Amino acid sequence: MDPSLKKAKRQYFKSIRNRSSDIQNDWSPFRAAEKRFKAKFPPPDLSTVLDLALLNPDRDQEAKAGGWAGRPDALKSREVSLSDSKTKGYIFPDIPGLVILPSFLSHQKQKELVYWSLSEHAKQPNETNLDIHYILPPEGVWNAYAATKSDPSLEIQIKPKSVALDAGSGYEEQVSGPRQLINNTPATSTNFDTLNGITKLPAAPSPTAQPSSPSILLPKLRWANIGWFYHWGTKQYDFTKGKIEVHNKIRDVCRHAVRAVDWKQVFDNDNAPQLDWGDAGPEWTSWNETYEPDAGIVNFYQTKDTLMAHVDRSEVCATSPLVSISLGNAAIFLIGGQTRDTEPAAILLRSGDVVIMSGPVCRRAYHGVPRILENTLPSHLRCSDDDVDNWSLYEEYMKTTRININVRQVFPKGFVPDGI
Ligand SMILES: O=C(O)CCC(=O)C(=O)O
Ligand SMILES: [Fe+2]
Repeated sequence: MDPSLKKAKRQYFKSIRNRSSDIQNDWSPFRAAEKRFKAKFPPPDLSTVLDLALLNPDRDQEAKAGGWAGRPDALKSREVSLSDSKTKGYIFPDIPGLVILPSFLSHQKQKELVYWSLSEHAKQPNETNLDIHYILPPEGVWNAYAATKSDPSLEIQIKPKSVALDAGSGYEEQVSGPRQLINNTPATSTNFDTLNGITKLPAAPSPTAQPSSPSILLPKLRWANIGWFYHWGTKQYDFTKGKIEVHNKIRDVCRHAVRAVDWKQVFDNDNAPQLDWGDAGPEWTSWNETYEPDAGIVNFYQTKDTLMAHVDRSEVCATSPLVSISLGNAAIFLIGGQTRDTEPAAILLRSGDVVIMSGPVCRRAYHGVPRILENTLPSHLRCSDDDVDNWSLYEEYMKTTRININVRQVFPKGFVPDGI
């Protein structure tokens, strides 16, 4: 038996022996769902997980990978046609503003975006989680790793940034202990100046980080910033660092997805609930012209990684579509309501799927990723003789990875914050 499964089994039996019967009752419905899907043992039951790939015979092979499959009808959904594409869209009467475009990206496009994420994007001037702790080479951790692979004599040691962390060292205070579930203040057009005025110190480098080779650091790559810089400590954007344009490749995919959707079918159909769009009114009517992404993140998940329940509420545009692209291994995506007390819906996201979170309800709903599904890398991301040089290196990395490109609009199109 796989040693990690053995360990998971041991931990499971130990935990049920020690569990007092009321611990579970303290978990919010969202937390309980996270726990259920995260467990390696017993493996989670996916019969309540929506799996739209099962509706497309072209995806048969993908849906069999790793033995993981959900159900095509686990969640009430409605098919909508897309304007300029052969693919379909799905909307959900219980989560107005959520749109899923299964296999929206061609196999070729998926490969291109994997290549872009690793080789072109995860390097300066875009910040990555590794930059907090290490002095990374300008080519970024992926290209340094690839160079070593082709010629071991090029192996470099990446030095830590370790500094003496005295009081007043100009870094954020380090908080030890479990991560707190602290909610940040939602950004609005009226509190924007106040939030923008808060001092945002850089995160403190780890004092224990050691000189490391690229192959040691690569599996620790967790995110690379897109566009406006995000400050994790305050969970607000730091506009003082300037703006990096969202790469055309990404902007085009996102705009294409937003324009392919007939928003009237999403927000103005017979079954759509009346939503509170605030003073701005139903902004969806002009998204074809006003949607313009300016921030985001590329998330790199190894199969053991999870993303806790959260709301993306740092953007001034509170209803504008958030476009989320899945690549590589499949994942369970949970989406609930305005608090963790709403039972979340579970959706299986596979490589090439695009999720759009939009409107006043869905855009600020709790969501998270409790599980990456092992052995679900589709065959079209495995080696083939065409295109990218040394794809086998990408394939090897992607066997245990899911990439998510999560793209947002912070400001209305054309708006430039004061003093930037
Ligand atoms: O990985 C995903 O599908 C979601 C990522 C996400 O929610 C985020 O980056 O805020
Ligand atoms: Fe998110």
